[in-house]
Amino acid sequence: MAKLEFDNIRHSFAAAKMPSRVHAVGPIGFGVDAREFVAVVGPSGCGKSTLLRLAAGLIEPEAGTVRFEGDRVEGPSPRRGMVFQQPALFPWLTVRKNVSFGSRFRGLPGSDARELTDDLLSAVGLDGFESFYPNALSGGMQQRAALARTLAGGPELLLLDEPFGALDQQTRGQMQSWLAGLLADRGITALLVTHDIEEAVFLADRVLVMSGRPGRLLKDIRVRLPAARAERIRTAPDFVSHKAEILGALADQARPAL
Ligand SMILES: Nc1ncnc2c1ncn2[C@@H]1O[C@H](COP(=O)(O)OP(=O)(O)OP(=O)(O)O)[C@@H](O)[C@H]1O
Repeated sequence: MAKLEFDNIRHSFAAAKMPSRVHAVGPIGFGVDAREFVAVVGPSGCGKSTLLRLAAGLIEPEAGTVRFEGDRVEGPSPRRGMVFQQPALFPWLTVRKNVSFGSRFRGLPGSDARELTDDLLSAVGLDGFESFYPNALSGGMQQRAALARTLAGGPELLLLDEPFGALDQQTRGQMQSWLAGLLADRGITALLVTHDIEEAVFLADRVLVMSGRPGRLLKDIRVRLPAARAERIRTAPDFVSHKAEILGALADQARPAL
């Protein structure tokens, strides 16, 4: 059984000043196995974020079923944590308080909650910055704080919506390496939406390529690279050929039919 399963999903939205609903995504179906890292790429507006919001339980599918560990997803849960492109931190709380806020659903006694917060701050490399407010942190540090806050909820699945999209290329590369290690250490399953093909290949075990809206699954590509990926893998021939395969699939579907 897949950890997360999209079973014949279709979703549309009511849109202002439009006579009919906007068919955003589907029908689409795929599974994400436990501990697997799956990346989703596709043209702008094809419904990638919609898939994440469905998995997070923020919206309900119009048709089909999203299942987490075999149970229908019926609302948000800290077991399915979401991270957005813009770090969603509370500006009026320190880094420590932001992160400990994430653990509030766990019902931990005070000392255990403090220990968990310390562990996470250290795991994301923010020890020494506990008493800083978000606006005194760099973009990469803010994103790490936001990840720590989501991890504090104890997620088994991380839903990542362009988490590094707002960062410069060098910081993004560092964050990718750091995230890959962190999730592997903690055995967390991940579903990532990204426009960055290289990021998808670097991080994922599988890359799903979607069609234009309404997004459907065009390709499900298994990344045949070692599980532990060092920076130098980005120039390896297999890495480059995976990038080319994904770019080719995206270009094919963008070409108008003659
Ligand atoms: N709340 C909403 N109300 C109305 N339409 C919506 C809503 N959310 C998304 N849509 C529409 O659904 C379609 C898919 O949106 P979605 O954000 O899932 O795409 P995406 O692939 O993540 O796009 P991008 O890559 O540009 O971020 C788009 O046409 C969008 O305008």
